[in-house]
Amino acid sequence: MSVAENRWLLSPPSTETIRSTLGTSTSIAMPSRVFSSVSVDGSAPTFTLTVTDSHLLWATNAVALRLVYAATPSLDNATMLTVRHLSQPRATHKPISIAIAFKLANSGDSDALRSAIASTLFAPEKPVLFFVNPFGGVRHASKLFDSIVAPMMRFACIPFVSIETTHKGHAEEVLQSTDVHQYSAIVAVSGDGVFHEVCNALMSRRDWRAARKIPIGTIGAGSSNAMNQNLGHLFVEYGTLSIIKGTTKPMDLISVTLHDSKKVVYSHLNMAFAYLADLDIESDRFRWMGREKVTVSALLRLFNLRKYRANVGIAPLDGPIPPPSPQSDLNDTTILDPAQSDPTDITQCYGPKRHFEVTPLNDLQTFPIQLTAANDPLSFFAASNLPWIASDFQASHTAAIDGGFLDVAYGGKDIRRINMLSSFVSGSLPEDGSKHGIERVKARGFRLQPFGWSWNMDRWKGGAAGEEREKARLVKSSGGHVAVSGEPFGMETVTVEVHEKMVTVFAASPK
Ligand SMILES: Nc1ncnc2c1ncn2[C@@H]1O[C@H](COP(=O)(O)OP(=O)(O)OP(=O)(O)O)[C@@H](O)[C@H]1O
Repeated sequence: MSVAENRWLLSPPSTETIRSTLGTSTSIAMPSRVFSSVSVDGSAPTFTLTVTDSHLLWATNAVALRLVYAATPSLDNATMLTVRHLSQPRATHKPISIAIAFKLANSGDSDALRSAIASTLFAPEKPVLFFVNPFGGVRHASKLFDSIVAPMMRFACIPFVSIETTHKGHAEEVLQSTDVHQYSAIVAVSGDGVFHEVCNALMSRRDWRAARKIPIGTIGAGSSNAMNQNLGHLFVEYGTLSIIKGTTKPMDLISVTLHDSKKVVYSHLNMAFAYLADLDIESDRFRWMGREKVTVSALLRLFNLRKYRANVGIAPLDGPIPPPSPQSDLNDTTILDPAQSDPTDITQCYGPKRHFEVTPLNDLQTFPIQLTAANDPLSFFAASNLPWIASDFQASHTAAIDGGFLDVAYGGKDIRRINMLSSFVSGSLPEDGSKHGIERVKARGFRLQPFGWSWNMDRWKGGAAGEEREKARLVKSSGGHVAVSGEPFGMETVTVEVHEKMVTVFAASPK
């Protein structure tokens, strides 16, 4: 398509027309003659408008606007075309969404323009499935879905269905018991909890090789919304826009083998123990505060820091490379895992091969970094698969969405609470943790065997024979928390491993 500048005659539609296009809840007053010129670059499906109206300039604070999605056929006559755009994504600015109608010089241009826009969009025949969690965050997910997500999806002519979750685990139950291949994508409108359920459900299916190919996404409607920060979707509009444009990235997942429960859990964000797990799980009682719940919990727990006893073995990234997976057929989507009868598999669960779950903890070849309960206690232990563990807190500066490793940070008696406090205020744990008493290592996986916690830093004095006595002396409570992407799990031995590029996720930038 080649179209010369100023070819389009601009004629803003009536407010009534826009309302009927976008739904009754939308109220937009279009200033008359807001654009002096429109140019369309025929080779790239990007439409640049030059704005002259000072009112709109003020509103968008931008001179060049991009028409980023959707075109509807004219409501009034064959030569009208209505498009809708969002202002350029900027991290801290809520996007402004406006519908603009063009009156075209000739009716053929309408189809050309519409098909050029359509080529930039995700155009699935199968519907997108949304899980909307009305319980997450400050309980506004349903409102956000009805007022922003659903109208944008309708405008872009993308079919969708939605399920409002009624209880914890609801999304997981649905995805484990239905034919997930009837959907083009699966998106959680929630915090990280329902997105975790989506990841876990797809990877735990017998047909996980095929299920993992379905694009997944999340639109932030929880309290921490870490995933939305990691994906560049600080606003609901941007999350929806990534679905409409179909911009995706491969993402690593972690598997967490729970040795006593003989279960495997797949997740996206992190595995935390001690301080970070305590504050994450305990913050749930402050859910009504929204995102402030984490800050308040972080402060309370910092002043009552527990000292955990645990044995830990870490498999560093530069350590021995795990043997090639017998499941080298990872991409053969027709394969179903055999019925669960492999006697070497302690969990008998479906999903990708876990290399580290059967390796003894004292195998120094695989786990050369050893932290033992008999030495210093642990106050802090967090393995991040992604940089942001809340939308306003960055736990890792090296973790990446498809980095292929976990950034493991840990510390014990040297933890400096005042520096930790300043990190929480500034929203970032520094890469160099020396001032905080934290060590960092890039790892393929690790094993953690927790015993419990006490308030003091006493050293382990007994030898092997006195182990039980020492435990009784030093472990005041065998309670505590292990948290996987914010979800609580019992205090049992866990083996955690990263699985590279396991899923495809909607993200603001496909890079
Ligand atoms: N209808 C429901 N009633 C109660 N709990 C639910 C319901 N639907 C989902 N859940 C559970 O609620 C928990 C919290 O949900 P979610 O993660 O969406 O919100 P959040 O905890 O506020 O956000 P974040 O994880 O970002 O802090 C999840 O474990 C999810 O499984």
